[in-house]
Amino acid sequence: MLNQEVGWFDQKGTGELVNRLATDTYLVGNSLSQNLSDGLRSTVMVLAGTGMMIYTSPQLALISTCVVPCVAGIAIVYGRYVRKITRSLLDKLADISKSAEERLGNVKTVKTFSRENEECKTYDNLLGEALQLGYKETLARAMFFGTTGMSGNIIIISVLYYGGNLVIQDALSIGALTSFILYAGYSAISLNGLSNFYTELNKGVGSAQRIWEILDRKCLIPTNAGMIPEIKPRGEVIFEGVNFNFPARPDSVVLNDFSLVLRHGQTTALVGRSGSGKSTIASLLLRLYDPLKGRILLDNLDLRDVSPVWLRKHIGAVSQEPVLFSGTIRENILYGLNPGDTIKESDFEDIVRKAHVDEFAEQLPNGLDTLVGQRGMMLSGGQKQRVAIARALIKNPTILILDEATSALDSVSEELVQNALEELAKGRTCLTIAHRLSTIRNANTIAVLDNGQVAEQGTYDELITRDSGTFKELVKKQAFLMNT
Ligand SMILES: Nc1ncnc2c1ncn2[C@@H]1O[C@H](COP(=O)(O)OP(=O)(O)OP(=O)(O)O)[C@@H](O)[C@H]1O
Repeated sequence: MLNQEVGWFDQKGTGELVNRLATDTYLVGNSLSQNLSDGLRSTVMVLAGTGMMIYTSPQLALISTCVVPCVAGIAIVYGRYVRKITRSLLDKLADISKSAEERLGNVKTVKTFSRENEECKTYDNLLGEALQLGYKETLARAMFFGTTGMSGNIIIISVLYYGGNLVIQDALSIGALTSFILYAGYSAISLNGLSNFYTELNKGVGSAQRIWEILDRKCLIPTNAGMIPEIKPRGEVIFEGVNFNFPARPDSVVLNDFSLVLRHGQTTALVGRSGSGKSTIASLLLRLYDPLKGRILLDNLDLRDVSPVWLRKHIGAVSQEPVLFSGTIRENILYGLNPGDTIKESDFEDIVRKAHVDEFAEQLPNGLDTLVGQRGMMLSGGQKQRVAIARALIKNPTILILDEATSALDSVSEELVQNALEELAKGRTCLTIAHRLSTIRNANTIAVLDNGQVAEQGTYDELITRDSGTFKELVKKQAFLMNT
């Protein structure tokens, strides 16, 4: 199956991070916009109040501010904790939404395995974990606000005590003491506002750290880099000593010194046991990944040097399990057009006919304008494949990748679509991946993949007559399985 993961999306956790981006951005924006003005006002009030307190009675002001270092220390610890807990809470929320999305999106599978209750429990547990984190944050907030509030009260009591003594000793007038208490009161209220701001600011910082994490990630294959040749490629592809393993599984070698030539205008079929790396080769040709060693050349240009956008513009691909988007059949087919390109209605209808989409679309209430549902779930597997074939052909690609493109069709439809594909593959470089070996009988060359290399290569007739050849074995096994 063609791999849908690209570049840094392959790295564990990136999907979840992207999931979180919207929430994080909202939190940061919210925290800043709503609290910045409050924070500024409170800061000015605290500074002004403190200034007036010092002016009225430096001695009392000194007593009032002696708790400040202690409160500042608590604020630092609290700030760090809030940032940490905000990150954990956001992680948990992302897990919850990912889990719900996956389970609800595949509700048929959940029902088939009678897992409704377990899934509800799992979701409940996740919600419980998020709630616990929320409690922790609330507890920390209560302790912080309690401490700052109590400090304010200690200050007022100390001021009343020392201020009263100063009044008795005639060192301070009653008017000055009253003013001092009023200034101290205003400062305390503003300090409370400042604590609120500090809390929200730290939550925002916790979220912002996530955003930077995403923004700092480097895309391994930048979309906008590389040269854009002015002419259309001819379509001669050479895999030259390619070594490859997926970033998520560095120890599992998929391709080892793999070499293969896809001749211009010819169909090359790739066969091999499941998991031997056929789809990986298609992914490398689409430059969804770069080889670890060796090169892939298109008309003698290293794929690493050309723009991935330009490259993919000239490749049409149909995967084993094609993904459609919610929208109509027509919209899904038109999705294959290169950005900015248009197509005449007659040409569009021609492609629809050639991919045999019209056969089933005519039976649907709105024909080609019928909605396909989320991920195309309102179409059968075979119907989706036909839409995907039309989507791949609409861009008139130089290179065509057919990864089990007809595997979901019944044998009658398969033959029809297969014939149409063979017709459409003429003049293009075609890489076809097949399990059903009968479908590649007419390929110009067949490459048998084994241990990450091409073990055998030749036409169907050459390979089938080769004694003790891998291909002959595969055909024998398949024929046996089909007859039993
Ligand atoms: N994204 C991925 N990350 C890690 N390993 C992967 C990834 N995709 C595929 N693999 C592994 O790479 C190997 C080759 O997979 P690939 O899909 O190319 O096989 P295939 O020959 O096309 O199989 P099939 O005929 O069953 O579709 C397999 O062992 C598979 O488990």
